[in-house]
Amino acid sequence: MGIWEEAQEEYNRLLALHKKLEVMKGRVPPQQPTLKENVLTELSSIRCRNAQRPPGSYTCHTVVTNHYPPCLESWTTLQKTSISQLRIGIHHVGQVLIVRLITKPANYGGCLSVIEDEHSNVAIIEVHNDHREPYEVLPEGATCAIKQPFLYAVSRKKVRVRVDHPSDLVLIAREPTRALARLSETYYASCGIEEVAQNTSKTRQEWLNHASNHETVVIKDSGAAGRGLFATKSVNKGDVVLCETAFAMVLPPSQLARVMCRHDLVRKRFRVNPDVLLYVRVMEELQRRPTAVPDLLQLWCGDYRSEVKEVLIMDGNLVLDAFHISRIVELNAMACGPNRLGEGIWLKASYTNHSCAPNVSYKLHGNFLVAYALEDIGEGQELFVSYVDHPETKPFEERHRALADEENAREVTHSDVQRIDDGGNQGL
Ligand SMILES: C[S@@+](CC[C@H](N)C(=O)[O-])C[C@H]1O[C@@H](n2cnc3c(N)ncnc32)[C@H](O)[C@@H]1O
Repeated sequence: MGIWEEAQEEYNRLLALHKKLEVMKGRVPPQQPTLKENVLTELSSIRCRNAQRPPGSYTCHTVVTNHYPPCLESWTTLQKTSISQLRIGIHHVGQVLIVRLITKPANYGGCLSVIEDEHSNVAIIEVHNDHREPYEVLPEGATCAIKQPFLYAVSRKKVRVRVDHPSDLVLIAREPTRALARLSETYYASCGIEEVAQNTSKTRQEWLNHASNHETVVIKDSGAAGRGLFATKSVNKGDVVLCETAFAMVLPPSQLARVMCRHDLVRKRFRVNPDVLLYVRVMEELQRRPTAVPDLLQLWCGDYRSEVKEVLIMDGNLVLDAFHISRIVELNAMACGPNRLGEGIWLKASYTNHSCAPNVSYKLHGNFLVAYALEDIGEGQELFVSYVDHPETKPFEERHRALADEENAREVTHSDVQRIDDGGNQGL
């Protein structure tokens, strides 16, 4: 079975299960996991399943059951609750769960471990959208605060505490296990130096290090199409209008390492590599470079309304609305790389609107995007690119179908295409 079919099958299964479990919302979990052994057995079976996967070709399925905002308050101001007080399918807004991570974490779509509260209640925790190594996300022995905890039913009998926004999990105190391991690595030089050296020497030419240049363009209101890119000075046919390095990009080789599926049961769609990997890269890049957060958050996100609009650090964590970022990636990603099997995000170029009679065309050199003028463009004129390949050779119906297939052009309506067909792009 191919990746796509596997994802489709899993999506259908998850959607049916989600519908069946909806009746459990608000209820007390059917069987409180009071015995540590019960919970630990489930986690170890996940570890076993992980170990059985052929190396380099495993599939991670992440399921999104609802969209909700990250907590914007400090955990110290929230009301303490316990695992036994949680109800299924509810975000316990204004509350916090203080727990200890009592086992080594496992990775299965999300990052999993076992938590124990001060009353010795135990549960499995599932953290999504944090793509660091599991031991960094859920270090064994650490005490953590889980803001607005959400108890999620994975079956009629099993529930898990789920975290979707990484900033909703705050590590309060860590046990020095990793520090000790590092000391031992230093002492015995056991950290696999050869492997480290091998990995770092594989320099990839795709990652070009050039400065972006967008002096010739400005973002302005474009009427019904929202914002668009406009020329700040006249350019001649063939001139470079904009060049820009990708904010984030994934290329085909990284798809081989793991297959990631994201099943969004709210938007009723699933996504498979490379879209999901690009989303992961964007989250990582934002964590690494918080100053880039405002630029990314301003990109087109359709009808998603987020309460996080700027760089916000809470309890030492960068607050990112994971659902917002995933929507931005969906709507602004561009195909790139060999056979267009990769995906990337270019912050400025993302503002270019679609036209079937484009005046600009993009060329990609690795992660470096260059936009060329296809005709003479006057100062103040809007720049348009075609979201469809070779629009001039395709009949109207086919172009419209291709546009509808492209998530980022979903809101380019039938009438927009019609207007362009009727007389150039002046109507936009
Ligand atoms: C990548 S964004 C382009 C920038 C966007 N206009 C903005 O305000 O940020 C793609 C979205 O722009 C809008 N768009 C692009 N081309 C359009 C067109 N020709 N007619 C109407 N809307 C268009 C659609 O909403 C589409 O989903």
